[in-house]
Amino acid sequence: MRSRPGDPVDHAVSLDRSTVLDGAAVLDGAAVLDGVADVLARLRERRPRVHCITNTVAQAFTANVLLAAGAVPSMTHSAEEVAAFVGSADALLVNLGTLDGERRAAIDLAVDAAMANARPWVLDPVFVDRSPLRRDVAAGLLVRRPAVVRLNETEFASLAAAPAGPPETAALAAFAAEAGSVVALTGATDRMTDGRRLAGVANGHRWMARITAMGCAGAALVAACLAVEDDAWLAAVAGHVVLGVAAERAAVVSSGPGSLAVAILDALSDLDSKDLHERAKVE
Ligand SMILES: Nc1ncnc2c1ncn2[C@@H]1O[C@H](COP(=O)(O)OP(=O)(O)O)[C@@H](O)[C@H]1O
Ligand SMILES: Cc1ncsc1CCOP(=O)(O)O
Ligand SMILES: [Mg+2]
Repeated sequence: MRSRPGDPVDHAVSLDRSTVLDGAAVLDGAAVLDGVADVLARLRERRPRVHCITNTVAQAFTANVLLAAGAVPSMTHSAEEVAAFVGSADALLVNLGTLDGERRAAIDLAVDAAMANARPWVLDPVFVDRSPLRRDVAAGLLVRRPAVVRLNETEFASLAAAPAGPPETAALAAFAAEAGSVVALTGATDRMTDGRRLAGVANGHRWMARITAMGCAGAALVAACLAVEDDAWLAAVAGHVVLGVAAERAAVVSSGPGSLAVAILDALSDLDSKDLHERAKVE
C-alpha cells in the first residue's frame, strides 16, 4: 500500500524492474512475472484495504476473492460513510452494475475522496453498452482518470465507440493513452495496455465466464494490487495473472462453474510464487 507518514521507506518496491520494462521493445516476460510475484507477496504482507462500490450481484463473491487473496474488503455505499471508508482505504473499486441513485451519489463521493487522498481507483463499467445513463456516468468517470479501466469487449466497443469484436491493439493503446488510464480488456486472453506497453495474459478457464461477477471480482483484485504497486500496468497484469492461475489450479479439482467458484477461493488463498512461475502465461 502507499506509504503513509512515518512508514519506513521501502526502496525494494520499484527495483530496477520498471526500467527493464520501460526500456524493452519486446516484453520481457520473465521480468514481468517476477514483478507479478512481488506484487502478490506484498499483497499478502500488507493486507491492503480495498473499498468497493459494486453491484448487488457481485458483492459477496468480490469480498471473498479479496479476502482469499489477502486484502481486506469494505462495501458500504452509504452517502454518510463512504468518504470516510475510502479515505481510510488503500484503493477503491467503482463498478457500475446495479447503478441505482444511491450508488451514483456514493460513486461521486468515493472518487472525490480517493482523489483527495491520492488513492488509486479502478473503473469497471459493467453493461455500459446497455443504457445511455450508464454510458454518461462512465464517460464522466473516465475524465477523472481511474488508474485502471477493466472491461470486456462489448463494454470497450461501447465506451470507445469502436466496432464490435476484438479491438485492434492500436485502438486499445490509443484509448488508454487518451484516457490516461491503463486499459485491462478481459476475455479468453486478457490484454493490458497503458498506451505504450502491452501484455497478454492467457491464463484462466472457460468456466470463469459462466460464474457471475468473475469480471467484477477480477477488477477488485486489480484494485488490491494497485494498493501495493504504483505501476498501474503491472498491477493490472498481476491481478489477472493471479486470478487466472488460481482458476487453473481450481479447475483441476472442480466439475463445473459451481464448484470452480468455491475452489478458486481456496486456490487464491494458497497461491504462491512457485505456482505463478510454473503456470503464468504472459506474452
Ligand atoms: N474463455 C476463457 N478462458 C479463460 N479465461 C476466461 C475466459 N473467459 C473469461 N475468462 C476470465 O474470466 C474473467 C472475467 O472475464 P470476462 O468474462 O471477460 O468479464 P465480464 O464478467 O466483465 O464479462 C477474466 O479474468 C478472464 O480472464
Ligand atoms: C455482475 C452481474 N452479472 C450478471 S448481472 C450482474 C450485475 C449487473 O448489474 P446490472 O444488471 O445493473 O448491469
Ligand atoms: Mg463485467
